[in-house]
Amino acid sequence: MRRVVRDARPFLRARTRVLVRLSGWSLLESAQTFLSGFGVARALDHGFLAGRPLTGLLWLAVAAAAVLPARLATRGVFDRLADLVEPLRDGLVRRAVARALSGALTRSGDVSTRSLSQVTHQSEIARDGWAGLVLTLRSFVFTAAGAVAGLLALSPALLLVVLPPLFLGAALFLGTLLPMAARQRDYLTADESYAAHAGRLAASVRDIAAAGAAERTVAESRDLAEAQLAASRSLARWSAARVLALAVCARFPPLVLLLAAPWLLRNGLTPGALVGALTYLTQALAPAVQALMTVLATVGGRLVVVLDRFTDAPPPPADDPPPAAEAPAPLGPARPAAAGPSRPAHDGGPAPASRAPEAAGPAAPGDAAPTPPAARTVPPAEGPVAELDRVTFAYGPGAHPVVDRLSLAVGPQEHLAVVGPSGSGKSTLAALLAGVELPTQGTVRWRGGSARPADAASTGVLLPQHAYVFSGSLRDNLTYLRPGVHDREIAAMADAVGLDALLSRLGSLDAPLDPERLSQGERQLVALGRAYLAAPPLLILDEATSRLDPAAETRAELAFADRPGALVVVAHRLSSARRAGRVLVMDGPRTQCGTPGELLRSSALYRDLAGLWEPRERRQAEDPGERRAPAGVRSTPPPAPV
Ligand SMILES: Nc1ncnc2c1ncn2[C@@H]1O[C@H](COP(=O)(O)OP(=O)(O)OP(=O)(O)O)[C@@H](O)[C@H]1O
Repeated sequence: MRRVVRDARPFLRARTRVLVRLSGWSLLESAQTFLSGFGVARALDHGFLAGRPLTGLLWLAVAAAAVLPARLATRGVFDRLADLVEPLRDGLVRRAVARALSGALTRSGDVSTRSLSQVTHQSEIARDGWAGLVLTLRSFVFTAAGAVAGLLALSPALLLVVLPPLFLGAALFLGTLLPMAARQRDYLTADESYAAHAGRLAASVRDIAAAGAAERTVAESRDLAEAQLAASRSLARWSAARVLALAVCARFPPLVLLLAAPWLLRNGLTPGALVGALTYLTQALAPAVQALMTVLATVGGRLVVVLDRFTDAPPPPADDPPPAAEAPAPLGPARPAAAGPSRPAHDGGPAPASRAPEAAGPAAPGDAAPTPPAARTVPPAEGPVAELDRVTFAYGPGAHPVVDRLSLAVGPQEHLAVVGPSGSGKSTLAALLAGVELPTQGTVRWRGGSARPADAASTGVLLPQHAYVFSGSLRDNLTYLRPGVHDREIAAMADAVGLDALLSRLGSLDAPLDPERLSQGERQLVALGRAYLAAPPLLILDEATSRLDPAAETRAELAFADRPGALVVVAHRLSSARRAGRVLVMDGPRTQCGTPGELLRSSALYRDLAGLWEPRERRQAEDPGERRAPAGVRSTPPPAPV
């Protein structure tokens, strides 16, 4: 409160003229209040009760006419209000932005979630709260002044009766102020903690899925939600105490006045003055008190707490997720080996989790694997490793099918390339083959067995374009699907896939790996190495080599083609398609399958794609620095050879 008052003083001092004008307009409201009770008292005592109804009507007309200047006052007040309210919001936003910028500079680009909440939500709360408070407080002060002046004019004895319950209620109310502000602060803190937690969650979904930390995350979320609930309950209890104070303050004075009426009348109070006093209490003071207390109870506490958040020291870094490199990261990338059985998120990591049975139980931290698990030996397959039988797939009940009655069998050692224009359904097919998506119609079978999509998890690995790499060591990242794999095997894999350069740059398998410091190509190589070590019977690369240069891509693809198991590649280069034994050309529901040579003869679309890719690849071969264009563009005439 002290901090808020300290900062509020110069703000108000700079706006003295606005305050004076506001008070000037508000004075007119006092006059209306004064006349409302005084007019009624005079109308009764000097008019109706004295047998002079015309005088009575005249006094009532005077009381009613006072409404007009009061309405004028309201307009004047609103005109001035903006000069008091908008600068507050602007100042708060400026302060929050400055704090966020300095936080971003000092905390490695980290932008505080608190600052974001302050710029958007909290500054609006402060603005609305401040406007409501100014309006109500001003109205209360000037209404109360008018009413007290009226009561004094009618009879000073009235104040003796009316003021004690008024003060009692006010004291009760003031007693709730500090605890209420504390509860408000607790509530906002709980709210901010939950928002910060949700922000970290959104950024860590892949890590949480990959590390199997879902249960822990749910428990943390539940704790925070319960803390927020407890804070709001406590706030509600204090609000109830406020209601009591309000009742004492607003409802007791008229009651006490009625109880004291015989004594007052006996001591010279006129009936008109009694009715006038009741008019003040019920028509002016009670509504003003009620409005003030309601605003203070709802808006006032929140306003003080919100303003306090703008005036306190910059938020400690703990408020936000620490930079990834330093992070012990409660929600961050837990080390997979310590995380228990898990399935990586299919949107980024190898998906679905295709852990070999021998790789499914990750070693506990510090556990020494007695014998490193051997690479999966693909059983000699009798049938296709994956098979689509008249599969139709659409992304929604009314949507056009992306895959339409497609039948396709992938042999156990087959190398199949999938090509087609952008949007033709290559990634969708990859997801169907991996069991990530389920067909709308038709069946997908894995390893010639029954159609049980859940089994796909132990059958195929899907590697998407955006490689999943987490903070930890290179070893953590590579052995994630097969913990405990021997160093010799890792070295052989690095040599085959082309990861050796990164390995020697990092110095060791156990050197810390910061995903942010890897190029996109290096990230793809890490994901490829992980999939290679997992040795699944079916590996699907969905543009998983798109950020490698042609030579590196060739090296990686050849390594995968040489290993046991089937390989499906969503190809974006002719060279990649040429390497495959078979090519599937997708063009929406129309597909064509054959060897690269056959397709050059039979598929106009394949010829188009080949014509488009070939000159570019030639240019890339001459100038390896040239970046590749987006994969699979729509069929267009081949450009003239350079
Ligand atoms: N989650 C989704 N919801 C709705 N429609 C989708 C979704 N994913 C893909 N699509 C649509 O399905 C069609 C096929 O998309 P898909 O990603 O499989 O094509 P693609 O051949 O892999 O394209 P690209 O080469 O550009 O990656 C497109 O029209 C796409 O807009």
